[in-house]
Amino acid sequence: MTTSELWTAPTSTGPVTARVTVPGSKSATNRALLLATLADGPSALRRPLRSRDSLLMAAALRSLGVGIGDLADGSWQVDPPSALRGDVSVDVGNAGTVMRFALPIAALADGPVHFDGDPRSHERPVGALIEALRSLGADIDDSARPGHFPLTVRGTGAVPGGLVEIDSSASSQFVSALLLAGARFERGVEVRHVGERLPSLPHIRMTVDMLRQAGVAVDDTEPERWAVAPGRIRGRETTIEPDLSNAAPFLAAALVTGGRVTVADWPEHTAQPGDRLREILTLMGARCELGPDGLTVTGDGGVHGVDLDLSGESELTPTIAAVAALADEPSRLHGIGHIRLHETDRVAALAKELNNLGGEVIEGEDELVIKPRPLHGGEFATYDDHRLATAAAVIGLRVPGIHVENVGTTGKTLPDFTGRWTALLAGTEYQG
Ligand SMILES: O=C(O)C1=C[C@@H](OP(=O)(O)O)[C@@H](O)[C@H](O)C1
Ligand SMILES: C=C(OP(=O)(O)O)C(=O)O
Repeated sequence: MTTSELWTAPTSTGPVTARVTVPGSKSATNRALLLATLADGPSALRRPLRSRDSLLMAAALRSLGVGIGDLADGSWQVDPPSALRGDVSVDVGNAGTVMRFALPIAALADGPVHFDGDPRSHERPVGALIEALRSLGADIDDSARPGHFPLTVRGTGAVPGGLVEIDSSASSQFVSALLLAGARFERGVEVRHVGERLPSLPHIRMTVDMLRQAGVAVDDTEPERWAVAPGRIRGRETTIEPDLSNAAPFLAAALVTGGRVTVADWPEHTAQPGDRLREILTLMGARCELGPDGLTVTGDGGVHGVDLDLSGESELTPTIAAVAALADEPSRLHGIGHIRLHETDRVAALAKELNNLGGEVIEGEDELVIKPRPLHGGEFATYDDHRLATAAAVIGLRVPGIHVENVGTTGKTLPDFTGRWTALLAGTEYQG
């Protein structure tokens, strides 16, 4: 399918009943690749995500001299070089994790690293991170468009590190980027967030958890302040959890069709923001049971409206907005202003696309108010945003004739989404 072709989202003819295995977490895969790059020995990543965002991260790290080999079982074997190589170019695509997490690593390379990506990467914020890295001793040339991509990090092989204040209200990824590389800075790093709001806190917790698992000492005893001690990062074997945010549309299918969907291998304890789906889908009328089989969500056909602060779990907004548009009462999703800076302006895009189908969605600076209305078919634009495409698929379950533009954009974090969705509707297990 070319990007201009439309995919007609299948409408369910009855309750969807299926068992689903979702691929690995983008956020965990890209963190694990990065930590393995900075480690003192080889690492193995079991069940890594292989999608556009993680392949971009792997390609970036390979160009810096990291050995990333494919093992027969789909694992990645990562062999860090003795020194990261400069004089290279990195394509960040539209991957926030690559845009942000790879910058401090590049400062540790022994020469210039040029960064560029999709047109959207020129708009997504990175200025506060550039300033923070400069104050920690990195040399960055962003003269082409100050505070934005494209840019060049002039790696010198070392970063002095120390204390830095940063306004991370545009993206939690700024803080995570500094913490992930901080142990390899000469003095480590102490990061203090000084802005008004700090979105996506679970993702910062994921960063801290993964650093600790790799043997790094992190002090997070004070709110909005993290200190990473300088020291070794251990090479290790990691099994990547399934991507719980990408499980959202599949679980939503159970709720909106009055069916039953199990997502396998749901972790008992996790920092992934998608774990909040258990609470959210329950509020919206589902029964959620976590057991040895995974997470099972059962719907009874009814869908309730919700009033939710999604600042921590804003990745879930497109799916929740789609479910809310099919509910029996209005919903308000707030704390989501920063998702205007994601793959696209998600607040504006969701309002526009749902309204095009006959919906009544009112857009505020930091919120969406969704008043369910009878929806009709039509074209659903996705703006190169994987989560817009999967949200459209959820609407399509109940509304015939939803024609999704560039559904292939789902490959950013979820390979073969349409194959998986077709298997879901057929009630069969996806065979790949
Ligand atoms: O650290 C991460 O892996 C992520 C952090 C969040 O970014 P923001 O803080 O920019 O929302 C999230 O939305 C993104 O999908 C992944
Ligand atoms: C915001 C997202 O991605 P990124 O890592 O590009 O910021 C997302 O996946 O919802």
